[in-house]
Amino acid sequence: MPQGQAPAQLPQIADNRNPGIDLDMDWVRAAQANTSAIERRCATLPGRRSVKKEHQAAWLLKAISMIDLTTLSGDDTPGRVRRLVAKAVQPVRPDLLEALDMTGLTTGAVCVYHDMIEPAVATLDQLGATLPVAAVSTGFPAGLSPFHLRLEEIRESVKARATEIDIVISRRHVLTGDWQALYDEMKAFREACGDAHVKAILATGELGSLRNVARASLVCMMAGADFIKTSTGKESVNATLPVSLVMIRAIRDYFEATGYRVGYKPAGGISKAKDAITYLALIKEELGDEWLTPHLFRFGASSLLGDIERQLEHHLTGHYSAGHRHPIG
Ligand SMILES: O=C[C@H](O)COP(=O)(O)O
Repeated sequence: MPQGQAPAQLPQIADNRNPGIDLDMDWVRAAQANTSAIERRCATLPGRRSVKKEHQAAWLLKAISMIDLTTLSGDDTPGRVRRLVAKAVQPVRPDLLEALDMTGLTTGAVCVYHDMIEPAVATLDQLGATLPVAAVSTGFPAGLSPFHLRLEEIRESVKARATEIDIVISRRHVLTGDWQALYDEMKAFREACGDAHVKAILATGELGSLRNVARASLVCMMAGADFIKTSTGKESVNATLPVSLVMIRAIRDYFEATGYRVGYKPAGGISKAKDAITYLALIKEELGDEWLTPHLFRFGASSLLGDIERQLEHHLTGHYSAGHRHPIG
């Protein structure tokens, strides 16, 4: 793809995602993250400017369209997944949507374990809906099962009709600075995905430093990740604003170097509408409006939708309770 040209949809698999920099690990080693500057910047995000009241509902609806509505529990059942899919297809009560003058709203995708792909796809078929089904894979969440089984798990999920695969990287490759091993692993996962889109979960809470987060982000993008994602939701520290800023700036650097737009998915612990708006503000300020689309931005979240729905209700009754002020709108 020519430099600077935007793909029409989610980035497609390319023969060469890293012209001239594929094995130039100096570029990766050069990636720095100044922790105190990152933290200072993030401290300014929540609560500094206002969202105009008339735009609040529109931004919350936009946030819904970018949720990977998730259930990733050991006690998941087909019934729970059927309900999740029904909610993803109709995420807001019809009367609320009508009052907000909106039709056809769905979440960005549903996100489940491999064994739950089948009930998810069957429910979508029954409802006549075409939402993407994302499957977590490669021994999620630890990613420590035999390598050939991790590849096989991806292939099985694609066969079961998952169109997005959320892989987990081997944290040890990052912690030991073995960038070539991380690159090779990601490339193998990318190839196993075939036409499915691949999100690389970095498990940033386990990577030790923001510098490692920046480097791991660059390596995964070079090896073909369509999205980079913060967390499995199972680490003790999941999505944070500082980690997000580092990953978003890595996406920007990578775009400036190659012309490829890689998506971003913060995941784990994002459950409040006001936090969702803070993330959208961060994306708008750092990457621009182009990234504010389900093709390039997703929230990985199991309970965010409920709070957004509550805030929309409050909005319609005149009592918006986000409590924070943001620059969007
Ligand atoms: O990828 C998505 C996360 O596992 C969801 O985490 P959450 O349950 O904290 O929203």
